[in-house]
Amino acid sequence: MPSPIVIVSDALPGETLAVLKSACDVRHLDGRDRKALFAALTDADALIVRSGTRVDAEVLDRAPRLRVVGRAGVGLDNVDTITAAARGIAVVNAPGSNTVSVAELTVGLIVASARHITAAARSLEDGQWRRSEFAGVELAGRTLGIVGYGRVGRQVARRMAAFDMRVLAHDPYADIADGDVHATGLDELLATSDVVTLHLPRTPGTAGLIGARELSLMKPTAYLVNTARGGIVDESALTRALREGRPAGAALDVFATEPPGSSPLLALPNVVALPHLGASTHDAQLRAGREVAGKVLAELAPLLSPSPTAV
Ligand SMILES: NC(=O)c1ccc[n+]([C@@H]2O[C@H](COP(=O)([O-])OP(=O)(O)OC[C@H]3O[C@@H](n4cnc5c(N)ncnc54)[C@H](O)[C@@H]3O)[C@@H](O)[C@H]2O)c1
Ligand SMILES: O=C(O)CC[C@@H](O)C(=O)O
Repeated sequence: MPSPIVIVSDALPGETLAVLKSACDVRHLDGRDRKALFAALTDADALIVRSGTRVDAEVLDRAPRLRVVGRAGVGLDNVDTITAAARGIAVVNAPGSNTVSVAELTVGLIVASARHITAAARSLEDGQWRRSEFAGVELAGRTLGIVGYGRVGRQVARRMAAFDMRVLAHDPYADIADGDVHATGLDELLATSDVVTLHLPRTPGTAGLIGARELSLMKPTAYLVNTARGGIVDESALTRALREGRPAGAALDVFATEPPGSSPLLALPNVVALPHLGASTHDAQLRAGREVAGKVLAELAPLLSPSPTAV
């Protein structure tokens, strides 16, 4: 029996690739190269992606044999799950694999915002010693507003409560009866928080959730942190709001289009911007790779030769 063909179109850990290669014909390419992706999919049985590959209906159209799309991570906003389901293609991901990594990066961005760490470091690298301009604020006693109280939101709450922040959360679908975390409406959370952090998926219902009106509710001294998804925040509205200094700053790990090219947000002095690093730890990548490889191999089981130990 020929080995099933697995297309890997984003970076995966060596350990994951070795597991896949032990049973499958693994082919690599860059999923941003649509032409190469289309060509490779004509005889593919599985496709494994991270966030860099858009798996839309056009991609699925080119893959007549595809049984499974594996997403080595959490968010499925880059996969057309409705078309996949209609065509009987399984979609598997690794929920929880990177929760701690994203929560820890979020803590870092909250602290970096409150203490102007990146702007101050940049200024010293430029040979300047501008201590008074970079006076920050303490987090203790201030209010954190968490929008989306799922896996990451809960881990951020725990960590920031240890900084003695008062924690509010807004999530229409989650039970927020959780220790000292107080459930609020979105408007109240935006108006009362000193730091607002987003931890919800990007869906048609959440795209543009934080727009000009919502930003105008925030305190002029507040910071917005987004390690969830670009597009949940209206970037044009955010650019205008940050230029006017309300909110005071933003820390962004994600963008509506990635890479964000010449987005004006990148040029603003009150923006800390990262290239979508939330899940980029060795620990999270290993967990995501293991989980997704296991799930993809399970979907391919009917095509796999029995292993010598199994017969
Ligand atoms: N930066 C990164 O590298 C990175 C890594 C992992 C996940 N993420 C993003 O973070 C998001 C959250 O991850 P998670 O593992 O916590 O997901 P999760 O599914 O555990 O939690 C998401 C929460 O958002 C809530 N939600 C949905 N719509 C909402 C709305 N309109 N308002 C408020 N809350 C709403 C859900 O009820 C759920 O509780 C993912 O969807 C993904 O897009 C980013
Ligand atoms: O592919 C990545 O590293 C990003 C993954 C992350 O955004 C996720 O949703 O799990």
